[in-house]
Amino acid sequence: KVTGLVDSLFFSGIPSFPSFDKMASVFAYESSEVDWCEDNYKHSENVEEYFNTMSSFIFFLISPIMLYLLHPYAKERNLAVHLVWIMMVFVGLFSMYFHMTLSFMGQMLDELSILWVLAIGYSLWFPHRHFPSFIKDRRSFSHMVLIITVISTLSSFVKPTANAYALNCFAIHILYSLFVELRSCTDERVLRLAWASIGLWVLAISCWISDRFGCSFWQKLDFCYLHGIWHILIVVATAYGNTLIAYLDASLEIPYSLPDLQYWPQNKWSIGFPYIVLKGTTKTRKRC
Ligand SMILES: CCCCCCCC/C=C\CCCCCCCC(=O)N[C@@H](CO)[C@H](O)/C=C/CCCCCCCCCCCCC
Ligand SMILES: [Ca+2]
Ligand SMILES: [Zn+2]
Repeated sequence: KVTGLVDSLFFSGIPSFPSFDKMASVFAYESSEVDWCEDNYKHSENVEEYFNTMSSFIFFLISPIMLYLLHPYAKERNLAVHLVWIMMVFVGLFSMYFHMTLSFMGQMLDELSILWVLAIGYSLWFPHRHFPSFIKDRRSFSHMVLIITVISTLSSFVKPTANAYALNCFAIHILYSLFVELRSCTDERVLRLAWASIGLWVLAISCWISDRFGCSFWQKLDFCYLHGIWHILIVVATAYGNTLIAYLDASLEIPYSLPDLQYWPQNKWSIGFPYIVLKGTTKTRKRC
């Protein structure tokens, strides 16, 4: 009764603000419009999609490995390179939270963290010669990317179900840019890494699409784990693609450091994670 009186005295006629309940509901389980193929609450009463949640753990395993392997290149070129794999830890964290709750907040954090990783990647590595004509240098380019990313962050709330498709379009653009860069490349090792990265991405995106659109088929086979497999493949594809992009950048921007591609833990058979070793300090330019 008292609340009713206070309400009618102070708030009558005032447009209502989102209530605490409404604000809290964005954290509620299943408040996202997105629900992946894996059965909800199958393995735990607190976790919506158990395998999708657990497979996001791969981000915590691969990020420190990549931070370690890219360190010599980052030290020589720009320590901001490390931001990519530091942010990937957050992508993993938000992905876990999203699949654990299927909440709207989880979905937005998952997607927006990917958007910001892409923004950092573009600021660092987008080839200088493809900058728009009104952009003078990388600093102004990074400012432009920052403005576009802030606008995209705000517009991502307009139609949240479209966000994931928009993000996947960036992968297409990265592949196209790589194709343009590698057209004149003849180095066997670089081309092999490019094909491995593209192959992993094709496998990853096939799993993502199949989970999204072919769920009834996979349910009949009782195999609803494709989104979890996508998590694993896309992190490995990103590790491969990132090393390839960083190697092309090093060959162009710090050629005197004689960058070379190697694999950890088994370099002889090119098995494991690719990384860059800097073999020298003489000012000689390599082909790609
Ligand atoms: C010239 C630019 C260079 C940029 C290089 C850096 C690229 C790293 C970019 C992104 C990291 C990808 C992280 C994927 C996280 C997946 C989390 C997830 O599964 N989210 C789903 C919901 O759970 C959501 O539906 C997925 C949305 C689609 C994400 C699309 C990401 C684009 C990936 C780009 C990968 C490039 C691989 C390049 C291979 C040559
Ligand atoms: Ca589900
Ligand atoms: Zn996911």
